[in-house]
Amino acid sequence: MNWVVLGAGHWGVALAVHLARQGHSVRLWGRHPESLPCPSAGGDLSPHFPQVSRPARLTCTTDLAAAVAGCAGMVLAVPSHAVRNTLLSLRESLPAGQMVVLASKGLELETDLRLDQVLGQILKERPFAVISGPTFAAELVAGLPVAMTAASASADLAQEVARSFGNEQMRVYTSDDVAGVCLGGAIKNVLAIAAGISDGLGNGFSARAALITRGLAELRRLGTALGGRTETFMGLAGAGDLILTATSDLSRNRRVGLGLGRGLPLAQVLREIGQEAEGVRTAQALFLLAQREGVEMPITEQVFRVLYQGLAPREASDALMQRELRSEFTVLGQGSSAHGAP
Ligand SMILES: NC(=O)C1=CN([C@@H]2O[C@H](COP(=O)(O)OP(=O)(O)OC[C@H]3O[C@@H](n4cnc5c(N)ncnc54)[C@H](OP(=O)(O)O)[C@@H]3O)[C@@H](O)[C@H]2O)C=CC1
Ligand SMILES: O=C(CO)COP(=O)(O)O
Repeated sequence: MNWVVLGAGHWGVALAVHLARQGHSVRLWGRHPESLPCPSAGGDLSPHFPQVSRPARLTCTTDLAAAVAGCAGMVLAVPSHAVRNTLLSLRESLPAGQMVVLASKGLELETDLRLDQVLGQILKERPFAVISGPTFAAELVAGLPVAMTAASASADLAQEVARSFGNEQMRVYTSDDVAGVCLGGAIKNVLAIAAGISDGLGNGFSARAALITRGLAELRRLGTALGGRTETFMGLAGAGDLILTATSDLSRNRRVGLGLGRGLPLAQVLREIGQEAEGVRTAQALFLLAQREGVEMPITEQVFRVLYQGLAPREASDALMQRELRSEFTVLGQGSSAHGAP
């Protein structure tokens, strides 16, 4: 089968390589030739993964319309801020029947929309799928085992995506909870920043476990208010991805938090990471979204205040510890909010 992957960052390259290793013919599209791994003199995946050899079935192009022509499946792996414009510039040239699979994570900053909502606005009635879950690009490229979730309103499409991506290295589960899967992937990035801040401050393992658990509670609280399902937030695209990114230093979002917690300015931290850390933008959109929905998200709020209002990380940590005491879980009819105990 012919696939095109849009976005030549670490994730786009990793997914393109994964599909090519499965025997698919894959075109990788990126804006700039210098970020594409082909042609590279050494036949490797420079600049992102110079130590890994490039599969023969992987080709590269900077021509967007030519990239999608004749492909049975398309993967969108551009950063969240580029999803709308990339799709809009393709709308007229998308081949009929081409599978569309979203692999980016985040919220659209200008609208607070989930990325599946952005796709819905542009693709109208055309079905699409989302693939998400705890998987680092570097580990996928290294051939390590991973598990992900493919979600679509169309059960047939979810299964087709699971079959296309799934192999002995990648186990793909299917779901129909598109909103939940997108929210899990977006919100965990903000919570990974929080975990990084806590560790950067030297708060310790106990604090990190508490942050992950209470972070999951606020993910579920907003997620269910927006139509996602609790089991999705407890699954690979929620808890799974949150645990991964909140605990591993391979996570760019966690590293943003680590830098801030150690007292470095945000601009310096982002410059040193030099890659997308979606949680930084998402924190802003998420904070506004939670306010509009009337859902309390205390950890998200503190991350937003550190990133955008100059709050010191130690003060943010103290503010979370000094909140009013309350029941851990929602107890219906006992004074909890409609969306559960914050
Ligand atoms: N890395 C990972 O392990 C995973 C990442 N993701 C998600 O994948 C998405 C991409 O992340 P990732 O590839 O890791 O990020 P990277 O920082 O590795 O790369 C981002 C790429 O996006 C390109 N880009 C930037 N702006 C635009 C634009 N307007 N149009 C087209 N391309 C653009 C840049 O290329 P250039 O400027 O050269 O054009 C760059 O190559 C994010 O939403 C992330 O959350 C999801 C799961 C795992
Ligand atoms: O989403 C990811 C793994 O599932 C990658 O996380 P970071 O963007 O924080 O590196």
